[in-house]
Amino acid sequence: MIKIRNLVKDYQSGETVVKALRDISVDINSGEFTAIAGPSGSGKTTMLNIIGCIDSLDSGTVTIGEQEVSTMAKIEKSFFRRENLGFIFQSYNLIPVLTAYENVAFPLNLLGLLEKEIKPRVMKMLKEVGLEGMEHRVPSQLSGGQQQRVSIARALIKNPQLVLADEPTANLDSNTGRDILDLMLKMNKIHKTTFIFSTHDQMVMDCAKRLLYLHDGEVIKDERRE
Ligand SMILES: Nc1ncnc2c1ncn2[C@@H]1O[C@H](COP(=O)(O)OP(=O)(O)OP(=O)(O)O)[C@@H](O)[C@H]1O
Repeated sequence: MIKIRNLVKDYQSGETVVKALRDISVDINSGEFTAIAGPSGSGKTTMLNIIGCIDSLDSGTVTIGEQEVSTMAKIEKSFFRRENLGFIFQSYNLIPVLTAYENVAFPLNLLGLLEKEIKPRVMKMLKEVGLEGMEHRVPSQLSGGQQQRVSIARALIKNPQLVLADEPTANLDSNTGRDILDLMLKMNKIHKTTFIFSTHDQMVMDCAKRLLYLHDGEVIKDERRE
């Protein structure tokens, strides 16, 4: 489903060139639950941002489904993101003045759906992520784990082909991190959504069905487990 070929990304930092990704080629199948691990600076965020059509690449190709995203113009990428991708962030990135319900409904509002179509979908999704009864709370009235649940619901509400998560458990204590990971696994199973997430956390790596280990911009290990 995701085909990455000879992906190269350099950053110019003053006089020096940082080789963030060096010739990465990898396929990720539909429905896979994949962790990208590796030391700080190994290229995890860069790889996620390129797959997520947020950053551009220097050479190589990235194809998601039938579409080669690496050659898309900025505006096409933003349409592609809106229609096909969901994002989960380390710091949740919820809109602070909107309630849990409104945060989850937001992507559907952007797609132009009517409130009568939106409401049952959002209420069902909030129930799936364990937030029934909390729909009227704003983010500051929710714990970190509950806020991450809202952001998982928001990422999945459009039924995206692919969800990308940059260090989704990094701001959570280990028990809450485990709950969030279990929720992502459950959503992966129920909705058959492909997940790709970066992590430093050994527990998260252990739960992944596939582990891509990056070092200095290269994939040095690729393990599949069932
Ligand atoms: N905008 C930028 N300008 C210059 N160098 C950058 C930029 N973004 C990332 N880099 C460099 O590219 C390399 C890969 O960075 P990246 O953020 O992808 O690593 P990471 O594995 O996600 O790290 P961390 O685990 O610390 O978040 C690092 O050497 C980093 O310093």
